[in-house]
Amino acid sequence: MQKKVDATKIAVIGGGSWATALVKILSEQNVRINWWLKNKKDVDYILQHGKNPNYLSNVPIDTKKVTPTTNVRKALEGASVVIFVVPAAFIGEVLETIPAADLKDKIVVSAIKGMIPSENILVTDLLQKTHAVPSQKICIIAGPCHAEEVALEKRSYLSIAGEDFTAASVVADLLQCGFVKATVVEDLYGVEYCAVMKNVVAIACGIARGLNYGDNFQAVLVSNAMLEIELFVDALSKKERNWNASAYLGDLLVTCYSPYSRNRTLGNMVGRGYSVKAAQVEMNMIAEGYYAVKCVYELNKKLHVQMPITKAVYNILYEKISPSVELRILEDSMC
Ligand SMILES: NC(=O)c1ccc[n+]([C@@H]2O[C@H](COP(=O)([O-])OP(=O)(O)OC[C@H]3O[C@@H](n4cnc5c(N)ncnc54)[C@H](O)[C@@H]3O)[C@@H](O)[C@H]2O)c1
Ligand SMILES: O=P(O)(O)OC[C@H](O)CO
Repeated sequence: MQKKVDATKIAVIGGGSWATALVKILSEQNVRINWWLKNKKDVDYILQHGKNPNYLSNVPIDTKKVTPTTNVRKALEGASVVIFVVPAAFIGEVLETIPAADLKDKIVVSAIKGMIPSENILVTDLLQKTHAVPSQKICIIAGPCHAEEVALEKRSYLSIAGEDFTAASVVADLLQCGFVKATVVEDLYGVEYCAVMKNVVAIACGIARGLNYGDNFQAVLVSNAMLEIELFVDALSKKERNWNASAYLGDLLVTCYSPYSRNRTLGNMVGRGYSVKAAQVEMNMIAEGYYAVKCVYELNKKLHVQMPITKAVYNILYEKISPSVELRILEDSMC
């Protein structure tokens, strides 16, 4: 029989919008939360004002339950569940400060929807590679959910994916509250890859919007994108999947249509003529799709899946090909 997990102390590692939203959701439970943030001045501000100064700064943080710290090892101490929620590009440097033993026996959760640049691997692959976290102890938090709506307590849904149903259920139970329903999906890699891919598609949607394409075009773009995602994910890990479920299609839709989407915003600025650099500088947030598209493009050199949307976004962001030229090519390839 499996040992029951005593999930009364949780570590949240990351200080952005999604970390802040997850701290808010977890605060609805009778648990203690150790919250790691990179900067001491942010920790001090939270302790003094009960708010994150930089992200979702209208969300009250209950410092009786939440202990902010810049000491990652301290944050992990005594926690049975650890949630990593820094952008994928920075998770490597955070993990370097954590000895593998500090993650032993914990349920290790990634709420990150991105890939590790230059290694072209998923965050959950990195956790296994560098910290030997057993795959049964790994879960991801996915599903269509924007931090900004969580902040407003708008009804939201999360999908907790993992190989081990018990571990994923522990995480789902922790995230269940009056405004969030969390359900378990037994498809770690499929959900994680889909969460990565939807960001690339959102950039494409933003570019199209920026170039003044309309709803008719976007509907076709998103439909074609779903097929592109299915082909790519199946090529990497074939499995029976309900692609219409919110963990897959839902996540794609929210990011492609929501004005809160970071990836869509980045694409929109590029479509309107910003350079990629200028758009990134102007946003205070990270669009994971920028890094992911390169990883997916590189990975696909071995898989040879037809991925016209990925190719167009890659060419625009990395090869500096004009967005209007690439979108015209896309127009012809889609139906
Ligand atoms: N925001 C959402 O609604 C949402 C929802 C689901 C998943 N996610 C995922 O959560 C992850 C975190 O995104 P977010 O939205 O919280 O981020 P964000 O864009 O709100 O904030 C960026 C974060 O990156 C950190 N950062 C910037 N430069 C850094 C550096 N050099 N080293 C370390 N950290 C650095 C900032 O401190 C901040 O914590 C992403 O993978 C994202 O896809 C976000
Ligand atoms: O929609 P984005 O680009 O802000 O990404 C955030 C989340 O992944 C939405 O589920």
